Amino acid sequence: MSAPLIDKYRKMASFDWKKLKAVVEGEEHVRLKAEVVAKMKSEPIFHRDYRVLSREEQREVVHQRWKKIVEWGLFKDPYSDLENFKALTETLEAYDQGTSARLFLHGNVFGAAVKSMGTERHKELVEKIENNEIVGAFCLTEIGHGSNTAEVQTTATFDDGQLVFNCPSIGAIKCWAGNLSHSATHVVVYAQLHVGGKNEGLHGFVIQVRCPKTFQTFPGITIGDMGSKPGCWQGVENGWMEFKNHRAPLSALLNKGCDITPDGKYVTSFKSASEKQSVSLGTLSVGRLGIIAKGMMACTFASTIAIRYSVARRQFGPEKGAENEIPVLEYPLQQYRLFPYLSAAICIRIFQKTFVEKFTEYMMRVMVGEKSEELSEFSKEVHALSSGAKPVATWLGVESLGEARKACGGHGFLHMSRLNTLRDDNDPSQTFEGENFMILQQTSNILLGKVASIGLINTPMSTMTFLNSKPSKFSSWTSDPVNDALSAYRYLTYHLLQTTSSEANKLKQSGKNSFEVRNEIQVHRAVNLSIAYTEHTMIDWVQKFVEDVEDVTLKGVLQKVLNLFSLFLLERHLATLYITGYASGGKFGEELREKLRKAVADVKPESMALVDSIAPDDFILNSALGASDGKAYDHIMEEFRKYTNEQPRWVCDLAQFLQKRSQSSKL
Ligand SMILES: Cc1cc2nc3c(=O)[nH]c(=O)nc-3n(C[C@H](O)[C@H](O)[C@H](O)COP(=O)(O)OP(=O)(O)OC[C@H]3O[C@@H](n4cnc5c(N)ncnc54)[C@H](O)[C@@H]3O)c2cc1C
Repeated sequence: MSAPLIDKYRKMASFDWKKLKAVVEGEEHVRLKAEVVAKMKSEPIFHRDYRVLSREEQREVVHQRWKKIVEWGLFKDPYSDLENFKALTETLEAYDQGTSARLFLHGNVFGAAVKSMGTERHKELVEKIENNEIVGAFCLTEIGHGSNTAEVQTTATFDDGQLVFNCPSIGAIKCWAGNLSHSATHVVVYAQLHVGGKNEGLHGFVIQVRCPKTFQTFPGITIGDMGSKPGCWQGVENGWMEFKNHRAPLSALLNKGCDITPDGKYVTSFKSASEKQSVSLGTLSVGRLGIIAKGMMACTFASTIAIRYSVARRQFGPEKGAENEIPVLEYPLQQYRLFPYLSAAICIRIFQKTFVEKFTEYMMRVMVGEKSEELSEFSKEVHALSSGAKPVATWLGVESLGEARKACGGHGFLHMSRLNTLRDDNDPSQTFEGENFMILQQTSNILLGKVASIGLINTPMSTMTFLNSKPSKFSSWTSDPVNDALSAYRYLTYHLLQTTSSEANKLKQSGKNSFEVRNEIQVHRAVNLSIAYTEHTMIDWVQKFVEDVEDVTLKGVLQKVLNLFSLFLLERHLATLYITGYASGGKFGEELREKLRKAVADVKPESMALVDSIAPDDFILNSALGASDGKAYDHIMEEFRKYTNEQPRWVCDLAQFLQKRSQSSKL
């Protein structure tokens, strides 16, 4: 019944979805992803159903899948083969974030830390990492310290030509490290380095923690598991680790820019702790760029599953009778709840792709050893934008999955819809690699640092240059809602920068110290400033991408998508726009909402083809509600039927109990 209907919706579109996919993702990327999917389909270990696995089962399949990917040689260094890396990353992330975490924590977090902070003496280890001869984990977080990394309490003390590791309190015990509970043979661990009685500050070390044959831990190291977690994270071995006088060789210190001489002298080429930190700023952005894609993927799953299901699901109609019931996608309210996330899936993808290109250019310059003021400005801008875009994208992603689940009614709650599981899978993206509210402070700090140079701001990616001129207030809407939204965002960002900065000055003058000032300007000020700056850049970069699309039909569709994305995001700032004086009276707000409703309606005929252009292969999607054939009821029933004949043992007990009750009844 529903299959022809989905095709009817597909035919409403004005464009060919395959052509759009090639333009947005790039033909090579689409081809490489299809190759990875085909390989996975051919291997039984990647086949799955909707059954909830126990923690141990989940970890075992993750291990077996990881082994296959390693054996296939699919996992490569992003700098040696970026296109393959992107295709594998996206496919695995969409398939199961638990499996991808297994690979990326070793190669891209642990491995990248050894490569970026280590030197020649770690070369042999790097080869072992690349050859997957060892398994790595990344241990920064402690029970008592997460965001405030500078204050982690684990110590590494120079003693008799060796380093001695200790956790001086419960709060200093390492935790959350993925791959650690059972698999890791090596870890990168962060500790306060003490040499000759002096604390030289936080440093990174690489140490072996287990024998790769017996998997027994080495003396002075206790490792355990963190227990149950929701979603795919059940399959990730997040562990804890306690040091008690564990001795490691001096070579454990990741010694780029610093070292300890064999006779116990600390030497460094860094002039200050902040210089040391600024070297690692760019590296920190790598993880954030990847997590922006998690937000995009969450929006992709949410809109694909809920929009396809909304065509299969028919409720109510203008006249009585089940045959007159209409697909729930026909309801403007349903469209209003779902289409913005469809637009977000496409726009965040375009934004993230553009950002990766610019970031790669930046990293190439770092890698050839360039040292210039412009490059350090580039580093700051990359850091500001990645620290803003990670929260914006991941909040949208988790929000989209919640909305999609509700928009699918009761069936959306079923495990086979995958929406709740995906929400659990994506939930921690709001916390790791910088808790969202915490890293927004990085963005606002950098923006606030620009106030003194307004008029002369010239950043390499040009994301802040608009702050040089005072933007004008709203006068009237034009025929281009994206330009109108960008004007409003420029006003909003400029004014939030001014008000946040003047509030900071007032607080300073009233005698508050810089710590108090930074905290007191966050609510309604610095947080909103970071979000407005980031969303302005996202819309601006997608607009530039759309301008460059040559095919007129595809350009038209993308314009509709961007109109909706811009107005959807802007509407969330309506109150602040009025408060900051951008507009007065009801006209601006009324018209913004009217334009938003129109943008939603404009996307409606294109929506099913847009979904096809972003949807992962059914094998990856794995949702009874969201399959591409539109036969949601058939898939739901296929799954239901699996549970008809199983009679659990306790049913006998129930029968006996009921019998006993009836025997004792007075009736
Ligand atoms: C699934 C998962 C996997 C992880 N994997 C790893 C891993 O492999 N290796 C690793 O080292 N770590 C890992 N982590 C840990 C992660 O990096 C930390 O959870 C993260 O850095 C946040 O630290 P925290 O949990 O200690 O939160 P805290 O820093 O304690 O923050 C808690 C809350 O306090 C508030 N807060 C704190 N400071 C401020 C402030 N200045 N202003 C306003 N509000 C504030 C915020 O609301 C914040 O959310 C993982 C975490 C998860 C959930």
